[in-house]
Amino acid sequence: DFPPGDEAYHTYDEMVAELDKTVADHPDIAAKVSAGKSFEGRDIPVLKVSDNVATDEDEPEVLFDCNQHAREHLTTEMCLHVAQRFTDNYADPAVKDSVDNREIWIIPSVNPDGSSFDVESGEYQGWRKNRQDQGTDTNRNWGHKWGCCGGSSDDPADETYRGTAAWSAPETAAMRDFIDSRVVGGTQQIKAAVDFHTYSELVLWPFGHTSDDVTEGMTQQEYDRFAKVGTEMAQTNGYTPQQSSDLYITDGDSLDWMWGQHKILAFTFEMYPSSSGGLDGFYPPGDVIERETARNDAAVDILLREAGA
Ligand SMILES: CC(C)C[C@H](NS(N)(=O)=O)C(=O)O
Ligand SMILES: [Zn+2]
Repeated sequence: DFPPGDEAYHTYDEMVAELDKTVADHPDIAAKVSAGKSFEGRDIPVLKVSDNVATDEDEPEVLFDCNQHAREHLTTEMCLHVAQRFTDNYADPAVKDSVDNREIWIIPSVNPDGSSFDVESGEYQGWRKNRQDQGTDTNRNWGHKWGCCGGSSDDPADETYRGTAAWSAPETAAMRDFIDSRVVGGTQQIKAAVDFHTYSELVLWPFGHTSDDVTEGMTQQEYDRFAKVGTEMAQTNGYTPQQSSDLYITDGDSLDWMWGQHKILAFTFEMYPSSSGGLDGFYPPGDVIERETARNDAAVDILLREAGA
């Protein structure tokens, strides 16, 4: 469990229970499916929020995924906040409009094994990766230009270990299969996505594997749209907007595949804090959860709008 004082954070079981309660409370607009299983066999739950939730309607779809990195627990709270906002607040006309005209997918924990390991002793382990062998960094294990560009490590002991091959981590393979499954009639129904991380307060867009703006798979027009939407979202949450590679080069990361493979308008948000140095930044006190998750409400609404553009 989370250390004393941080009980506000959801353990894996509490997160699953929260999703089940949301479905029970809102059966017409919320449903739970599975993306697959983690290395240790935990289910990776997906919440779908939309009117006529049991029907696949021809509406733009948006994906919010969280907790790729184990210690980034604030992101699980971010995904649960999105789930709560678009179900409990369905009476709000703006919320209802989004739920009625979009299909929203929410994955509060991509890496349940790592997340559980990080807290189960009652002391934070500072763990980042999954729990496969010495751990794979799932955000270096996606299959677009995997290991291409010095943006990951081939050393299993490293924090950015890319795995033995693209998709070698069950968790990334589950994400791939889920997103691939949203190709209907040859068209990817997911139009936009945010992969939530902590920390540094950044809005990031592809690509990560190169510092070039324009490159194979990214025209100037496409880049300009990322920059425009990214900047607009950053103006609402006070984060800094930039290309992912401006932070550092990464390969095998989620954005490169979501855009490179499926042309999903995909962003990474690095949440609060802006900087605290070292491991403390990954463990903000529970009393910031409400403020720091609601801080992204307007950005989430912008992304939902853009999905229909
Ligand atoms: C998305 C990239 C550019 C940044 C991310 N930073 S994190 N969340 O691991 O500290 C990462 O290294 O995967
Ligand atoms: Zn991260």
